[in-house]
Amino acid sequence: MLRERTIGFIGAGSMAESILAGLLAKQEVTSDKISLVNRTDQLRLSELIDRYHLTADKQTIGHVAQADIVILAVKPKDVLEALSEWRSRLSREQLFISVVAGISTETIAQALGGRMAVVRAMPNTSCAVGLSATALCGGNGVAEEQLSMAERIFKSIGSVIRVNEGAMDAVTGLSGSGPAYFYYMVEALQAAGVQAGLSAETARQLTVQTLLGAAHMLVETGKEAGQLRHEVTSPGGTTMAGLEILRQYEVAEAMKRAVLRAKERSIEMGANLLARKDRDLSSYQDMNMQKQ
Ligand SMILES: NC(=O)C1=CN([C@@H]2O[C@H](COP(=O)(O)OP(=O)(O)OC[C@H]3O[C@@H](n4cnc5c(N)ncnc54)[C@H](O)[C@@H]3O)[C@@H](O)[C@H]2O)C=CC1
Ligand SMILES: O=C(O)[C@@H]1CCC=N1
Repeated sequence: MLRERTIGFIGAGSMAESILAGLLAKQEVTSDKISLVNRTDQLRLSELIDRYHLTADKQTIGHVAQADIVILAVKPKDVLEALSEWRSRLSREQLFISVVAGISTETIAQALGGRMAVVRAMPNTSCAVGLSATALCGGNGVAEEQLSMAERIFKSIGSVIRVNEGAMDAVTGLSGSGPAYFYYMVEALQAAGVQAGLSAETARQLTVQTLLGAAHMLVETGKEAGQLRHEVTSPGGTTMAGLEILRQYEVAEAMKRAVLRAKERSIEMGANLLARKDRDLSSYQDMNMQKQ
C-alpha cells in the first residue's frame, strides 16, 4: 500500500511540491510520511513544512535516505553533484524515481554507483491537482513490482502511460512542458479578449472555462479534436474567420516546432551532462597524473 510507504524528495522545488501536493490532496499518503531536502534554500523548506503540515524534524538528509521511495527532483545540471552526495546513502531495496528531464536511467544508475534500479518518470505540474499526464519507463534491472509501485504513485495524481525510454524526450517536449504551452495560449487569449473590449476578469473567466470545457469535451465525448472543431465551425461564421487567421499565422507549424525544439533540448541537456561528466573525469585523471 502506498499509504504505508515513506517518500523522500531530493530537491524541494516546483516539481517536488506539485507531486507531494497531489499525493496529500488525494490522501494517498499522509504528511508524516514525507521528507524533503533542498540544497540551499531553507526558507523554501520551512514554507513547505507550513503549507503541507509536514513533520519538521523529518525534513533531513537522514530521513530522505531511509525513505522507501526516493524521488530525484533537482535540475538536470545539478544531477551529478546531487547523486555523488547521495550514492553512499541509498540502498538497492529502495525505489528510486527520477523526474529529471533529459537524463537517462543509465546515467543516473551509473552516478548512483551502479547498484540501484532507476525508474524515470516525466509528469507535469498538474500533479498538484491530480491531473498530471505522466509517462514512465524502467531502467536496467527494474523489477515489475517497482515499476508498478511507481505507476501507482503517478496514477494517484493523474494518468500514467508506460513508454520505452527512447520516447522520453518526446514526452518531455509534449506533456512535460505542455502545461506551459496552454498557459501561454491562455495569456494570449485573455489579452485578446481585453483588446476586443472585455474587462480583464471577464476575459479570464471566459478563457479558463472555455479551456476546461474543451478538455472535458475531448475526454467525455471521446471525439477527435478535429471533429469537435468542425462542430464549432459554422460555414461562413465567426469561428471560420478566426481559424483562417490562425492558419495564416501558421500556428500549427509553430506548435510543431515548439514540441520538436523542446524534445531536442531534452536530448541536449542529457548530452551536456554526459560531456561534463567526461570533462570532470579527465581533469580528475590529469590532476592525479600531475601528482605522480
Ligand atoms: N517544473 C516542471 O514542470 C517539471 C520539471 N521536471 C523536472 O523536475 C526537476 C525539478 O524541476 P523543478 O522542480 O521545476 O526545479 P526547481 O529549481 O524548482 O527545484 C529544484 C530544487 O532542487 C534543489 N537542489 C539542487 N541540488 C540539490 C541537491 N544536491 N540536494 C538537494 N536539493 C538540491 C534546488 O535547491 C531546488 O530547490 C527538473 O529536473 C525538471 O527537469 C519534470 C517535469 C515537469
Ligand atoms: O522546462 C523544463 O526543463 C522542465 C521539464 C519539463 C517541464 N519543465
